[in-house]
Amino acid sequence: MTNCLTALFGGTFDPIHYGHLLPAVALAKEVKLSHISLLPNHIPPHKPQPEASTHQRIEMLKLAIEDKPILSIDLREIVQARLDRPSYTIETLQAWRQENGTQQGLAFILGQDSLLSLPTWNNWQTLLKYCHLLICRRPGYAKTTNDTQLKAWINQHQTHDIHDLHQNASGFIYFANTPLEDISATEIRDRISQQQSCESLLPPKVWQYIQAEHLYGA
Ligand SMILES: Nc1ncnc2c1ncn2[C@@H]1O[C@H](COP(=O)(O)OP(=O)(O)OP(=O)(O)O)[C@@H](O)[C@H]1O
Ligand SMILES: O=C(O)c1ccc[n+]([C@@H]2O[C@H](COP(=O)([O-])O)[C@@H](O)[C@H]2O)c1
Repeated sequence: MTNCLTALFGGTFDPIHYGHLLPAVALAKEVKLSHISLLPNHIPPHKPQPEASTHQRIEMLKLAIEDKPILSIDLREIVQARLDRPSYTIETLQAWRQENGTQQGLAFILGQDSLLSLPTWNNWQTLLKYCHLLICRRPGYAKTTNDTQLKAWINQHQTHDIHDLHQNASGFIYFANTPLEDISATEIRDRISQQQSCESLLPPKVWQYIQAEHLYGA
């Protein structure tokens, strides 16, 4: 039995936007999470290198969470980074367990698009040994998959009952009923490079920071 359930929300956050923040805050309420740590990666495993520097991505995270006490930032993938190597989630989870032991509840938050890409992740079928997976809805991405291996794995581990998440330290997949936010960092970077406003897509202080730093062609 775990006494509190905490979550890591991994991402490139180039930049952080309401598509991350609004589902995360709603998820914390729905699942009764005690805390969510945003986990910026160093080198994204499956993406080009971010346009903003690591320092700038972290500064934007700090500005974005200022008024959200349920959120904090976990810099372990940045601090423990080896310069030439991507941040693999399985290694991060193993490091977290070494630090916090096996009894404490831990969840890893993913958007629906990331869930569908899971079979390409390093050692993906072992992830549930270390955490639960909480899946946020994302416009344009179906809940179902044609990947038979992924489908079977989801069926085997899925729960609809949040008590399973609280009574076990790891091992379950939960599809949350989080709000649909049709926002992506790619769209934000594209819009800014075309001198279009993104004011409604991210927190005002992040928007001001992007302009002050002339990020993404602003
Ligand atoms: N609008 C959204 N709704 C739900 N989940 C999201 C949304 N945007 C991002 N996520 C999830 O947040 C995590 C981190 O995403 P990331 O930082 O790569 O943002 P992104 O908007 O997907 O970026 P990009 O457009 O550059 O691919 C991933 O698990 C992703 O699925
Ligand atoms: O471990 C992997 O192989 C792996 C592959 C792709 C993505 N991830 C992680 O998934 C999270 C979301 O990734 P991204 O690329 O959508 O920002 C982030 O924490 C990444 O480090 C992890």
